[in-house]
Amino acid sequence: MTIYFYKVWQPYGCFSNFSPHGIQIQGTYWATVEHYYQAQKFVGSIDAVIIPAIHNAPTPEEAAALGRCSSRQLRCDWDIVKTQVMREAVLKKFLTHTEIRDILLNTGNEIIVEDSPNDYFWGCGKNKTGQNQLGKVLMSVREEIRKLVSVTALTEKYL
Ligand SMILES: Nc1nc(O)c(N)c(N[C@@H]2O[C@H](COP(=O)(O)O)[C@@H](O)[C@H]2O)n1
Repeated sequence: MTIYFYKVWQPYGCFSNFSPHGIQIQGTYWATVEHYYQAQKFVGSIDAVIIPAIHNAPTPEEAAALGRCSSRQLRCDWDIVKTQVMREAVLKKFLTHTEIRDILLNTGNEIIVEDSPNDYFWGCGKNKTGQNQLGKVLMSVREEIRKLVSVTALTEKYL
């Protein structure tokens, strides 16, 4: 059965990038994946001065609002790198927080879908025809962690 998630307070809310699970990447701590993702939009751009404000935003909603401001200039390679940026952050989140890692692994091989009514790239959009890239990232992270877990188990058994 397909697993749908969207808001943090709904079922599987820990799959949302807005969930309160911090990550450390290259020595910097980010309060949520959303903070990190929104800040990466401006790395190397003339509007990089906004990055500290995104980093320090009190909530992921405020971080997203800063990152979505259409008058600011995104880094020129954003469309090329954004999925990899997201994957790195989501992988770090589920490697860091064991309690939600288990929730992800316990989804088995079910399809995971971000049920966002207005995002046709990261989510499935209102009519479910969107690309669901965040769901795809989560499923790929689930696979990668499974492989890491089995390698670790083998290493502990034989080395
Ligand atoms: N508005 C909103 N509320 C939530 O609770 C969400 N989970 C999302 N979706 C996330 O928004 C991010 C994409 O932002 P951009 O459109 O690229 O600025 C991404 O993290 C989605 O998962 N949106």
